[in-house]
Amino acid sequence: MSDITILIDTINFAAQKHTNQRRKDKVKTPYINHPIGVMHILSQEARISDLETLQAAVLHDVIEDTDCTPLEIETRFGTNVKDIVMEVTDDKSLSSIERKQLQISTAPKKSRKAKAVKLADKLNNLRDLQNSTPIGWTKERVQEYFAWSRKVVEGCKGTNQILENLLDDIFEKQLFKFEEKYYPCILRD
Ligand SMILES: Nc1nc2c(ncn2[C@@H]2O[C@H](COP(=O)(O)OP(=O)(O)O)[C@@H](OP(=O)(O)OP(=O)(O)O)[C@H]2O)c(=O)[nH]1
Repeated sequence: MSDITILIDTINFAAQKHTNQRRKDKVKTPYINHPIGVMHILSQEARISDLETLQAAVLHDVIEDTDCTPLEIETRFGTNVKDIVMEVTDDKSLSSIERKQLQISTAPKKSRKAKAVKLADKLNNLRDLQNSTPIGWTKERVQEYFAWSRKVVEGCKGTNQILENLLDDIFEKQLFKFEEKYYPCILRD
């Protein structure tokens, strides 16, 4: 099978798995837009053409958020793709705080391919946050998400300069917006 045939099969698999899921935004965007968006960032912006990385990107939430098992991914797409997906999969049996702390502490130990997927994942989620606030999220929660993402991204650095620059720009702009709102006197002086 050619790379393009394999990638289309992987996208189709992810779309079937996420078929009933929606994002948390007001218009309830189909969830698959996110994994496809992550793969698109890696391909079009980070200029990554490695097949396993692109497959792992589009599959990165299937274990965490659907009935898909690691064995299913391994059988269908091989051990390497399964291993990358597992590296970027949170353990949903843990509390949200524990999962967030683990994302920060484990980021530097991840493989280069998993770090690339993580960077693109955070970039896609932060862009979504800039465009629309998920239902029920306060301004403080949005700010906390930016601060937490920045720590995860720090641990993934040294992987892809294009993605890291794009993320740094977002963090700088967000920090400026925050300071402008809460400390306008600092910016005036
Ligand atoms: N910005 C944004 N995020 C949304 C939206 N819908 C769903 N999400 C997901 O919500 C997660 C962030 O929400 P939190 O409350 O902080 O995390 P939690 O649900 O896992 O506890 C992100 O997952 P993550 O763990 O950070 O990454 P991942 O699961 O994609 O790997 C993101 O993928 C949306 O409309 N906008």
